[in-house]
Amino acid sequence: MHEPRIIVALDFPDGKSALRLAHQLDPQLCRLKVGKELFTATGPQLIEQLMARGFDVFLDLKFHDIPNTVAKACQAAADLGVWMVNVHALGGRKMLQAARKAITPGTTKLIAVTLLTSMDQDDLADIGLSGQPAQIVNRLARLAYECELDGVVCSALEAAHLRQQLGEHFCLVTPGIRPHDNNADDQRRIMTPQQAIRNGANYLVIGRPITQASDPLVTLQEIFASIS
Ligand SMILES: O=C(O)c1cc(=O)[nH]c(=O)n1[C@@H]1O[C@H](COP(=O)(O)O)[C@@H](O)[C@H]1O
Repeated sequence: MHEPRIIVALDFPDGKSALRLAHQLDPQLCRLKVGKELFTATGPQLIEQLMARGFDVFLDLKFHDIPNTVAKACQAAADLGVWMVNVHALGGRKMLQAARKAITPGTTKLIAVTLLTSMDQDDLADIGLSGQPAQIVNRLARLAYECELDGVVCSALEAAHLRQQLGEHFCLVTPGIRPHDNNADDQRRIMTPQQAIRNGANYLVIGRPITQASDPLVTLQEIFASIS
């Protein structure tokens, strides 16, 4: 059995809905992501329940604050025993270094979000960033690499270049995954699961295409088979 490379985003308003979906899924086929909505509603208790069912949990709270605050938050996340946690690379070098110091390498994976996959060129102009999305992603990924983080979140569109630049051990986590014929929703920089893997992604974050499917397990199995 291959290592599960699909991370299902449990973007639900309450623990009951999240557990209902988790009960339909298989820890041999996927890991689970708990984000801001669900964590705010349920707290750490749900994470313990998911881990007790055998799932690795990615706690996606995208910490972005002053270095001391982010370091303490990272430490608290690692204390929960989660598999992965993330911060925003836009928090800068000192914040990333503080986060790195707070989590022992080889325990909880620490990754940095580069540029959200919901953003495109027009959004960059709005926030005063010049250049193409790929350039911003490259710069922020390089910064995360220099600060010795375990990897980054990026879109699969940027993954091939990052893999080439930053080597095989740097972890690339790609949301914005849409199988053919799926609605892009609010995502802008998207790719199919197969393209993402071909481009060198280690893990694919997939939410609505699985959670809103008529049979989430069958959809998960199909995507798993298509990338194995
Ligand atoms: O850090 C993330 O997981 C993340 C970063 C990013 O740039 N884009 C992004 O979509 N995500 C998360 O990935 C998930 C994507 O969900 P779907 O668009 O439903 O597949 C959501 O839970 C987002 O919060």
